[in-house]
Amino acid sequence: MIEAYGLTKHYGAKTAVYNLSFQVRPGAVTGFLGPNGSGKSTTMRMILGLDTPSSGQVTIGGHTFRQLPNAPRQVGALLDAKAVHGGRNARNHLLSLAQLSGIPARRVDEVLGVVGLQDVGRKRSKGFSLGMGQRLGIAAALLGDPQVLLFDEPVNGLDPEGILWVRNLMKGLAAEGRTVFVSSHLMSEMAQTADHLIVIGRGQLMADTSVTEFITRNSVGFARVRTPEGDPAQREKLSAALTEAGGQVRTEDDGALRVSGVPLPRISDLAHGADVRLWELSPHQASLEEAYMRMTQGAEDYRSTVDQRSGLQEPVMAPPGYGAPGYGAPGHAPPGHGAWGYAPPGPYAAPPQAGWGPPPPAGPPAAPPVAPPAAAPVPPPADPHTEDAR
Ligand SMILES: Nc1ncnc2c1ncn2[C@@H]1O[C@H](COP(=O)(O)OP(=O)(O)OP(=O)(O)O)[C@@H](O)[C@H]1O
Repeated sequence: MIEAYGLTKHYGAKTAVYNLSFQVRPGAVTGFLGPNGSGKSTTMRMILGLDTPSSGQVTIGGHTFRQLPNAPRQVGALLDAKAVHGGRNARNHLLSLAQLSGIPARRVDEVLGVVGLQDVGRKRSKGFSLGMGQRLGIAAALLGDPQVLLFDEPVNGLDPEGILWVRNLMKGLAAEGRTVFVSSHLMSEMAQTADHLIVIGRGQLMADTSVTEFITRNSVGFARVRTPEGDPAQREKLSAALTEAGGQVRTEDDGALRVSGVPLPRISDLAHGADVRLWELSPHQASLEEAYMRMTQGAEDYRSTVDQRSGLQEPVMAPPGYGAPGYGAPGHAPPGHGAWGYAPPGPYAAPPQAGWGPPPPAGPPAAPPVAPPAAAPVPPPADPHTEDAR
């Protein structure tokens, strides 16, 4: 189990991670999602003791990484697949890592086989493709047969077959009871791989939820409505009626209207009332990718001046009985989340943390983050082989 409490990291005036608290449990793949620059790698580096938190704490099995006895046997990580001595062959690279950690040499051939590099083990990694480099990095992470695994963007550069392989590998590792924490900025990939999601934006927690819950809650419904082609006046008339009825209306590239906030029968009635003929009236679900982009909208550092997402503003239509009254109504934003654009309410969303909220921290925050609990006791010297980081 990985546990973070009030984790915060400043680089000078830049706050990369702010007051982050979460748990990553064994027996599941936990996806770590966030836009570019949201603090995923910084968080992973702090978990691995490569960066020191400015405040807060993160532990693995109750110990900070530096307190872990024989850490390479307990925790494996792929952070930067390019961090390999290119002049060495793959096997020698792994052998040197194994020797440093007291791992038997035969394990090197085992992991080369697991990642499918057994035939190129004696080739220099300098000539490896991006995908082969990723596989070598994954082999290094698996070397100590650890119970806790961290992967930073493991599918970068992999072809579809490689992506499928990584997906199955992660699931297999979790099925063996290991703790698997995988960062990505691809919601679609995580939806297929992860059981649980931790979503961050600008270093702060935005959601901590199971994937099932995320899908259920974010299955945003909308209608596609088409009026006769060649008669834009009909479309404009209907668009005005739908807007007046409280709907959000957007014209799609093919000329159809995308309508949210108005149920299908009401759209039909409004069209009838406005004397507009319909060529199409169909229910749709927005993709998870769209839901994720809505959630992280406003919480990203880099955005093209030609932003494709101006049309993703529609609110979620709350399923019957769900959410606060009025949620889904035009202009409604959950309390405390307005300046972030969209963030869904409900049990799947991260509970507000002390210091949560706008503006995103540009420097050390005024409010002190949640104090971490007392440091975990340093374990007594033990046989590292019997230690279990779970
Ligand atoms: N060593 C550093 N010095 C200064 N700023 C840093 C340093 N490392 C990270 N940052 C900044 O902290 C923020 C978070 O970076 P981080 O690499 O953790 O994000 P990320 O979510 O992993 O991004 P990506 O998806 O692009 O890899 C960024 O604004 C980044 O520029």
